[in-house]
Amino acid sequence: MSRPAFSPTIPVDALTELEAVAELAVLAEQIAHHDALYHGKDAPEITDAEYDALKRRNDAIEARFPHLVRADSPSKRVGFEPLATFSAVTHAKPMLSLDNVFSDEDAADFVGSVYRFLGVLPDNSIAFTAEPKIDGLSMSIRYEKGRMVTAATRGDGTTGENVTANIRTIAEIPQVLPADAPDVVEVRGEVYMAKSDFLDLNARMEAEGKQTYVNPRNTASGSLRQLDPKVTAARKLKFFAYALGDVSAPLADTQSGIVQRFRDWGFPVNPLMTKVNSVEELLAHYHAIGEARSSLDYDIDGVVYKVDRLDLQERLGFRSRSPRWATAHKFPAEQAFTTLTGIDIQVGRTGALTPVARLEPITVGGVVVTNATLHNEDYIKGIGNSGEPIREGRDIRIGDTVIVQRAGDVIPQIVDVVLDKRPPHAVPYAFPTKCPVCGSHAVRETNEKTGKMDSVMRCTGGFTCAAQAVEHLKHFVSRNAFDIEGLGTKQIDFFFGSEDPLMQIKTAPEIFTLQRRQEASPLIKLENIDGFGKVSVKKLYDAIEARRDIALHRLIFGLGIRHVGETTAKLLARSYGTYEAFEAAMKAAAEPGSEAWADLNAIDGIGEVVARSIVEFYKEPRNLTVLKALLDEVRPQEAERPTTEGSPVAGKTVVFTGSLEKMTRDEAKARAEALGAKVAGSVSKKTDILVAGPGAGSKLDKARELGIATMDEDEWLALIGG
Ligand SMILES: NC(=O)c1ccc[n+]([C@@H]2O[C@H](COP(=O)([O-])OP(=O)(O)OC[C@H]3O[C@@H](n4cnc5c(N)ncnc54)[C@H](O)[C@@H]3O)[C@@H](O)[C@H]2O)c1
Ligand SMILES: [Zn+2]
Repeated sequence: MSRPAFSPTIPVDALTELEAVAELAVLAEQIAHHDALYHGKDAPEITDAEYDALKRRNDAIEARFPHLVRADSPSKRVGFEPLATFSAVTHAKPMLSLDNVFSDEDAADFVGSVYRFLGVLPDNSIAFTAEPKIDGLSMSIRYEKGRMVTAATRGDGTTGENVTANIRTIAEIPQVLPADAPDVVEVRGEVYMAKSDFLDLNARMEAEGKQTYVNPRNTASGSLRQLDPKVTAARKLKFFAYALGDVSAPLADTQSGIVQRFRDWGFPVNPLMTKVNSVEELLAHYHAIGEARSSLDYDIDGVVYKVDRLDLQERLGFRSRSPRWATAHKFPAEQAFTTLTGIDIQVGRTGALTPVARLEPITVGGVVVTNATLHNEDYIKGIGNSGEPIREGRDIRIGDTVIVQRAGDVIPQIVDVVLDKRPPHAVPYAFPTKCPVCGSHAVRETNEKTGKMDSVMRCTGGFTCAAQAVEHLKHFVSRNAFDIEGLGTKQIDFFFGSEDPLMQIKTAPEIFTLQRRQEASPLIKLENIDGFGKVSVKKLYDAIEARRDIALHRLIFGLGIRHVGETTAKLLARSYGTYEAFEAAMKAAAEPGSEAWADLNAIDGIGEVVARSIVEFYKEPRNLTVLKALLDEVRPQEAERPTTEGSPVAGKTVVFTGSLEKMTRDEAKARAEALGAKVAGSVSKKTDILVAGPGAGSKLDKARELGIATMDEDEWLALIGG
């Protein structure tokens, strides 16, 4: 099973900061993993709804804990880096993603946020376009002097893949533009495969005894990213134009005007695009498109709303990965009834016992679902984490008929139990009190912050628990830790399970002694084992060798210290610089009241529970033994010092006061933050700049008193470059 076992056990509102840090780390890793599969290989492992739910969970946690947003947060990234198979194209203007909403209420909020941001009363004066969200892949087609010169995929938003030869095979995309086209124009839109063409293709594949394709979107993407344009040509791809990239002269004042120009030039544009003014109209159109959905010959997964006027779009600007002037209103997830045939318990790296529902296979919205997360003991019992019954009388029993949903939360969820259909012999589920892997007893700890019992039952076996040890290794080699290519989940399971001392890997340092041990092995060598072979063994050794020099934060993260996610690891690396300094400090910090303990706690972003967890880790002799062996093998690098960007206000704390005339307060704040400044609400000694508009009062007085630089709006704009 390649799907990572992960379930948010706690509602976002109830998360502690530590849990949030840990979960954000897991989410970043998982989302990156799914991005690579989806965008890089056109072969996702999970459904889009599941993927969206992961992203939503990430966004919700980040919204609650803005200071925990990771540098590598999925909320800041678009897509995936382009494949090296194609030459790279740097987009003249970035190709971004879209923000998502999932309910009518949130769609209305989106409209409200536009008005608020612009400082306009919500009087229906702002027009929006509403158009189907085509489930294909986005494409930027550049024309110079009326001729198609390049066509590129979105890639990571900055750089895409050059697929010009393939795009030229799509008959409905013009090769030349009429004389009224500007010298440079990039027409952007979605390449897709019609449902009917997809079905035909699959019928042909089946007739030829070949493997059929999974869905039109992935097939379209795979068909386009072919080295041989003839293959693309045979697939009958189609296109809808809906956005403008780089352009040398304005085409129109509005989104709808731009699309009209595209239509005039002969591009296919979506007939269901419309212009609306009120939330009511917008939602009516959303529901109308939803009803038409199944009768359309192309897959759509929602409706995109865009502010129509380009001047307003410009004022609204962008977040790191999406425009503020648009959002995608996704269609809801689907539900289905099925039977719960069993409950498995998985044991994670930190010993957490996670129950997984085994289901009678059921198709939910086109995807077969066989298991679902059950979160934790309380969830199965039908009581909330905080102790209040949230589904009183709705405990989940083996044999129950349950309602499975593929969105709304992470991974397939059991959203309810059909009590009428409960078999008479069904008994309440008894959650194990022993680890199913090592037999150690399992406990629910008391949360130190809240004094409440933790929702997670944990195996107390620690090092002796094989499940924890193997998960530890998997963490150690994972993407954000040692990132050893060719040493994934499957291989770790193999090496961990090996009986041969010259082959087995039970602890991290043994990864680095594998080759030496193998070279000394007179008997069975790795290369003779099924699934390895000479070439891949050599590759594996090279990959391991390449990680002997390791970034300090990767090493610290890789140790798998509880509560130390990637962000914390980076903080620690940056604060201590070298591994020696870090280890010495952690050992010294074990002394109550020591300076080292105070220093550790003083690091911005590290709280007491994290600090204690690290110190405890360094108190454990078994950890020190493993660490010593590891440091005989690897050389942690000195950590990089934080880079100061070219921005004149990076790292500065800015306060705005009084009224601003050129922009709203939200706009000012967003721009300052985009340039790396911190925006604070009140003046203190830490304030670097006070931007004071007319009517500024006490804040201005205070800033003068403290000798803080003050400037007016124009001076501020001049400083940040207009
Ligand atoms: N199943 C997985 O493992 C997996 C992994 C990664 C991404 N995904 C899926 O891929 C998509 C996520 O990534 P995303 O960043 O492309 O975001 P997105 O699909 O939610 O939104 C942005 C994209 O929408 C497209 N789009 C379609 N019609 C449009 C229109 N009329 N106007 C503007 N844009 C339009 C554009 O290509 C644009 O890039 C989601 O649907 C997600 O579920 C799935
Ligand atoms: Zn155990």
